[in-house]
Amino acid sequence: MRSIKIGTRNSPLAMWQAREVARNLQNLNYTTDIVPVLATGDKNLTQPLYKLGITGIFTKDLDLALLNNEIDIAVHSLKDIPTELPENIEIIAVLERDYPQDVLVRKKDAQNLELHDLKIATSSLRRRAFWCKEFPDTQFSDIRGNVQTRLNKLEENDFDATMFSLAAIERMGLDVHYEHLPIMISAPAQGVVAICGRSDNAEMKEIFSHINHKPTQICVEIERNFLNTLEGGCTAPIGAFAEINERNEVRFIGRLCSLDGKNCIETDEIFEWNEHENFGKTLAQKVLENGGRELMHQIKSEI
Ligand SMILES: NCc1[nH]cc(CCC(=O)O)c1CC(=O)O
Repeated sequence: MRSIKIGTRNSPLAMWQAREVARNLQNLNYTTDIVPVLATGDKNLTQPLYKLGITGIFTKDLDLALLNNEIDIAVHSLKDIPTELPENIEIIAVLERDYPQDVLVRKKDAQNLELHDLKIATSSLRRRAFWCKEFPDTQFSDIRGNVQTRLNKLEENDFDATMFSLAAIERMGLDVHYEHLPIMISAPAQGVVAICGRSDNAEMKEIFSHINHKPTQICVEIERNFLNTLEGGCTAPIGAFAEINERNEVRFIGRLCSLDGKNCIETDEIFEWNEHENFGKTLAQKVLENGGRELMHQIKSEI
């Protein structure tokens, strides 16, 4: 067979993810070509993403390349993929999740400050709101760019610390000191690499059915259905994390917060999974009925 063309953004983390998918394919004796594509999301670094008002800003250039048959598959961080996909594009596999958590990284001269005194740089609504829930008087500033850029900006600017996905730090092999943050709940599908293909490409679907990590897929489907049901197309501070425990049950933790973190609705449940039920949707509906609907209206009017 000819070589499989792997489309990816060209950031260091995206390239790592593409090489990881290539390695999986090579283990099955396929040859691969990595095709880097400059994504719109990497071009405008002056505004936070939610202000650009577009979902899928990281994915749409690769969607186009995929639909134009320039690439056979597109590799993404699943947390960057909108819950509603374009026609004829679907997620055909996910790799095993390794590090789902958010961590805190401080600049050198802020090592001894208390958490509530830190000036935090983040452009994530979720990280900001969840941090505010614990430390309401915190000063925030925006920060954009890939992990390396954000680390540089941290040393150069007047803020003390920022938050990263631990997956990004581990994958880049960055030698930075970080702190775990039990106050955070990760973004839906954080730490998961996803492979998108064309729905009408049966050959890629067959190949990737051997690469897909089923337990990860089960968890991220619940998280993404939870997100999709809550948001209905708008962005909001939402955390969602599912994992399969030693008794083969799913434990799900979800949270919806007002932008200032003052109003939060949380759910924490353990259940037996089956493929017929849309658990993410049911869990989100409970949140909506418990005050989530009003909270979503409030968030929409504030953004
Ligand atoms: N927000 C951008 C983004 N999208 C995916 C990752 C890292 C990889 C992942 O968590 O899947 C990051 C960086 C971060 O959140 O710090």
